[in-house]
Amino acid sequence: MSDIVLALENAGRTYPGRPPVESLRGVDLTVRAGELVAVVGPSGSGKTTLLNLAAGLDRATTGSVRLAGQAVEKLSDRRLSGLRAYALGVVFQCQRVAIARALVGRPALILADEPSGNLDSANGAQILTLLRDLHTDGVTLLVITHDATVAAACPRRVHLRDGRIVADTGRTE
Ligand SMILES: Nc1ncnc2c1ncn2[C@@H]1O[C@H](COP(=O)(O)OP(=O)(O)OP(=O)(O)O)[C@@H](O)[C@H]1O
Repeated sequence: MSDIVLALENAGRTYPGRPPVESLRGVDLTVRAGELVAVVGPSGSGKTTLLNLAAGLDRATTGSVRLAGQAVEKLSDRRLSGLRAYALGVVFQCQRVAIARALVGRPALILADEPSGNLDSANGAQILTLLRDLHTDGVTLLVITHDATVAAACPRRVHLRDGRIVADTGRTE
């Protein structure tokens, strides 16, 4: 469907080593336009790996990742960079200014890694308000968070454990 912004199908990422590390295994995740999705899970559960695949910063070793209708695995590095430039806003901290920058050009999807990390509670609350305002405005957001308050404020929460999705609450059908 055309309103699907991000779709991971059986996506996996194994890092070589002895033994290899399966940091993501068989993940199915669809994000539709206008959703605000929190990705939660313990340290090492694969949250950053998922974000890196969704951002096209890393490539899946199994399965498929579609971003804004394009299958990432079929794109050259150059074309993938082009897709990232117009379809994505990525926030690796969170300050309000970083989020504001990510919104420039109205990308199809904003990815945020710990947007309230290292902020005191007043500034964390501001970020939360900003995320919810963006959601109200129809911006599509996927947010990695350790912060239970941020997660609770998101209409949908994807729980990762050992590289797998173990719960997905509030999903849009
Ligand atoms: N480049 C890499 N090489 C080898 N193993 C890696 C690499 N990146 C991540 N891993 C491993 O993959 C697993 C998932 O890591 P990931 O960073 O995605 O988890 P996370 O949920 O984001 O953790 P945290 O909350 O601590 O940031 C971990 O076991 C981690 O050690």
